[in-house]
Amino acid sequence: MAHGRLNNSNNGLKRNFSDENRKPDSFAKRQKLAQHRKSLPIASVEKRLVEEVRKHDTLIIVGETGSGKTTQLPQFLYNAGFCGNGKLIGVTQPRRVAAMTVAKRVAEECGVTLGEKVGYSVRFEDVTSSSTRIKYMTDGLLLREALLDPYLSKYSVIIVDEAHERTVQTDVLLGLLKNVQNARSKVVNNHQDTKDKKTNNDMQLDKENGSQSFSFLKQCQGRNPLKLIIMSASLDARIFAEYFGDARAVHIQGRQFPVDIYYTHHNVQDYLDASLTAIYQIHMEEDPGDILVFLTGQEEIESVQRLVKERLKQLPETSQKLVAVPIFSSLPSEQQMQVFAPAPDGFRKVILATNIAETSVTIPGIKYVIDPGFVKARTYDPNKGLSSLNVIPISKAQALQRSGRAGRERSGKCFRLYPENQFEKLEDSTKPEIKRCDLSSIILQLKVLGVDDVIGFDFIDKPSRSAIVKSLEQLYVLGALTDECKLSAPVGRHMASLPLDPIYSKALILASETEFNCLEEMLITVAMLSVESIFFAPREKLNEARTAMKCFASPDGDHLTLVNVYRAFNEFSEKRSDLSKEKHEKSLRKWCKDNFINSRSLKHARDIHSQIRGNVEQMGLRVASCGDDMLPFRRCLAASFFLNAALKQPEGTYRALANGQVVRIHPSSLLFHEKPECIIFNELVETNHKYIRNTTRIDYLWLHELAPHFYAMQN
Ligand SMILES: Nc1ncnc2c1ncn2[C@@H]1O[C@H](COP(=O)(O)OP(=O)(O)OP(=O)(O)O)[C@@H](O)[C@H]1O
Repeated sequence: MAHGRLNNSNNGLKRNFSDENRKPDSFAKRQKLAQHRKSLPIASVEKRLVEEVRKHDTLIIVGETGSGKTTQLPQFLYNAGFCGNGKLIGVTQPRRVAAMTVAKRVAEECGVTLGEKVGYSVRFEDVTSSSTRIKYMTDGLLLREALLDPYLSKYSVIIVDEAHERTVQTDVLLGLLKNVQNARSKVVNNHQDTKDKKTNNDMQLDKENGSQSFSFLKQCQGRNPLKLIIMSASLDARIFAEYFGDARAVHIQGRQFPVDIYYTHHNVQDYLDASLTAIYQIHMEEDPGDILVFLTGQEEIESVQRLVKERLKQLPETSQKLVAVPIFSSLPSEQQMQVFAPAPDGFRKVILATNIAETSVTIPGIKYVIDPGFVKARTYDPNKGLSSLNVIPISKAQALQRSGRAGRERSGKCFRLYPENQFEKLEDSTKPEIKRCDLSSIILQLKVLGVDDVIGFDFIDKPSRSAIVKSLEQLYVLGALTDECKLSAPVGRHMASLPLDPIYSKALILASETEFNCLEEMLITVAMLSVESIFFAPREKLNEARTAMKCFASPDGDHLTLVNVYRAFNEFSEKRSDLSKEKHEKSLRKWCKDNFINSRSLKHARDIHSQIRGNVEQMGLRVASCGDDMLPFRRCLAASFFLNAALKQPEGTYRALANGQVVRIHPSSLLFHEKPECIIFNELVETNHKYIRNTTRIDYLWLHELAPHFYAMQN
């Protein structure tokens, strides 16, 4: 194997409780779990940690991956009495898969049914009950809870786990928690004063840090200060300590099992190819144990999955076989959970994952990690007003987290597919998402939370003023904000309540208007645009794939084509509805395969469709179709995506009208050859050129007619 051994990291909607959630509990299993808990590095500092939490309202905990932070600390605090008076300990995770699997593990360790003392709550799935005291959840979910309960009064402790990820949700949550903490301490202090003065008045708390309008007229009885704990294996404690007024930081030493780190001698040309080689070398040369490979997205994962299968045929007969299991965020939850199941007898499991498996999770059986060192990240350029999805190198913190997925049950090995000097050049930590994302969605969320002065909001890392202003402008031209920069009603409120980018939420609202009357088509479009790659075209079958695509192609472009695919699939599915469930599903998969359509993506789009259809119906919007005449639908696309319109240049490139950027139609787009005069698009991808994807032909004059407020400003 082309790796040199260099160092060793040893230094350093209510769901019913289903049967799978029932108590484990043979006595032997309980004993084994208890023993395991005692052996974790964090176990030896339990008392000290509890004391630190008692003494300090905010605590930062840095401890190595696998030291026991996520699973053990909430149990220590529960046992120490932090859940008195029915209060809860809330633990936030950046991702739902972590919240779900960690809760399951902690319930097992406590010997309880998941959903009783220990539960989890993620979007669309709430496995908690009135007896839940330790609640794992996504950071986004806690933000939503803050809408209903601004003091988060049912929590005595909130643990923000994996804070190093610095997702935009985590950053906003930290700002909010800081305010809640101040507000609750104030209530407690004021309550004391009030009691001293023997008055019994309600009181009003206004403006925390001059930024957030907490105007609650509430009775202060029964509130305690909020304990806040921020945790990670790889965070720069100083930044968080400073933000929380010189907060206390503690470090937990040691990990349970060593992980040896290996680097390549040279840069690899093609990291997918190098990953495949590494998989097979481990399989042929190394001891038993499953393999976890970090890739950047669904497309890469699916192509490596196919190649693993193909190459398997070329291998000599070995005693063990190999099975590849994918995990990425748009995979349905049940399929994601398959990576946690043991490999079938006689098989070695290779998990092909995005960074969804990078933090917090323990995947049983993993002994080897392959880390090509890349991640797909969305970046936003506020000056150009365009966001793009790019594959970029990971940070050192991410590399550490990835290697930390091994060494959790026994010693492990991590193969980094880059030289050590390349590792040294990586950024220490990941650039906070809030510094590189389109802020319009989060600004809408803050507005709903009552934060009107977004520029003055106390962010841990402030986004640039120009990025905030640009997003405010964008929300204003979309009609979500009033002239006074307040959330408009009903449009802004409706937009904020949909779990979509504001531009897509607005498209749905517009499509319901009588002028367009095409909400049915727009729901399909938005659902199909929300998933990765509906079409797949393997290199060796490119021509066949192109011919298949022609059956659905619309001369007007990609959006209408996506609608055609969705409808053709539904029609086929209905025709076969008399088949048994199993046969029905098999025939649908075959239909997808024959038509070069990614069945997983289409299934995901159908799930999103039914969810957002439910949302818009609840809002009272009329779901109707424009019928065979697609002109109103194209006009509605122009009215919705006028910010992403582009005009053809003499040399065949396009000029984006909102910012003057020169862009090209992506070869995968139906309009690549035809190049109409004026188009709208939905995505910008930057490779050797700036490419736009998902394009539809429109009439330039519609822009002035349908978005005069914007195009008048431009002229
Ligand atoms: N679902 C699980 N199945 C088996 N073992 C588990 C599971 N979850 C946790 N463990 C065990 O408990 C240990 C501690 O896990 P925990 O998630 O608490 O560590 P951590 O310090 O939070 O790690 P990280 O920083 O990587 O999130 C793991 O190393 C593993 O041995």
